[in-house]
Amino acid sequence: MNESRQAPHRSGFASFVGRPNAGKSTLTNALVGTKVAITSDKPQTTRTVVRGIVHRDDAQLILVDTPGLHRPRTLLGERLNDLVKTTLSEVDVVAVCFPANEKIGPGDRFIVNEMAKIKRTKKVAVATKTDLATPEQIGRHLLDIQRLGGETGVDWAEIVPVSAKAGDQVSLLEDLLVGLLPEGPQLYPEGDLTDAPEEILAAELIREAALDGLRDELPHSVAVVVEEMGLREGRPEDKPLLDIHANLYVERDSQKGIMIGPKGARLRKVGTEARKQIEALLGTPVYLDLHVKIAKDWQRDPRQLRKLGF
Ligand SMILES: Nc1nc2c(ncn2[C@@H]2O[C@H](COP(=O)(O)OP(=O)(O)OP(=O)(O)O)[C@@H](O)[C@H]2O)c(=O)[nH]1
Repeated sequence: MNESRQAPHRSGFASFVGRPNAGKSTLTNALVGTKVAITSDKPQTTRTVVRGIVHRDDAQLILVDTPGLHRPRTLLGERLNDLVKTTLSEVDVVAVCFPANEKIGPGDRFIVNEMAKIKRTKKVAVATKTDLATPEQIGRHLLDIQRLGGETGVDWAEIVPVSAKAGDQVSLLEDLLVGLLPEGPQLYPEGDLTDAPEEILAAELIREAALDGLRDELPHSVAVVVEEMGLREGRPEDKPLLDIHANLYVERDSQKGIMIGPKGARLRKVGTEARKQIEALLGTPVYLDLHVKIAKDWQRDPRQLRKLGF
């Protein structure tokens, strides 16, 4: 073997799956190093496939962030599951996340069983949130993951404990994922962090701000659509302003009231927070015009779902 020969350049797609709240988005952010996927302590806030891209001299790792696989209860749930399964059969590596501070449960088993059906894709198990578990807990957790693989017929290429919050083992995970990618050229220009359209990123950030502090039932009822987005005309080049007009959809009158808050106070706060987040991501001052609208029972209505981009 020729020792001086450089390692081949690798490129490909990886996706994190796991039950709601398993830490998928936080891990995507930790790997990409900027806020491109939405995190929240409310389950199932990730609705759109947002990709983050890790650029290295020897590789390009493209992360596809999917909603959690779960047993569908509504039409939206079914569409999401279809979307997830299509995505997963097309990526090179799937990393299944199991939070180390929680026992493996039926939800995890459901996901790993689904994984077993996707033959072509390599599978990695990630024990997430290790900063919240004792070394003994982590050890047991890793054994449980191994056993679950054996029982379901999933052959883990790696089992890795990480903490995205503490930054523990994140770069090891990156190396392992890269090692599982096929040889290939750079697929995206350097500097690209995500190819999700800016409208989708903005909508996700607005949705995240809108969900902050809400009860558990509401998150499923909230959707955001950016109707218009563009640089305001007639501004000096060094003082750009990005105009964003967005609608926040809820299913019922009562939810609209909650969203808006007394005298519009809550909506103003949501708008300010979302604007700051969008400015930080896009690097441009933003004028955000945000309205709350009712789309009755949109989760069960195919026409409404299409309109809302599902
Ligand atoms: N302590 C700790 N908390 C974490 C870590 N990773 C994620 N979290 C927290 O766990 C919660 C869920 O994290 P997310 O990254 O949004 O989880 P997700 O799997 O993308 O969630 P869904 O979008 O609901 O599927 C958030 O409150 C995170 O801050 C970690 O390594 N350590």
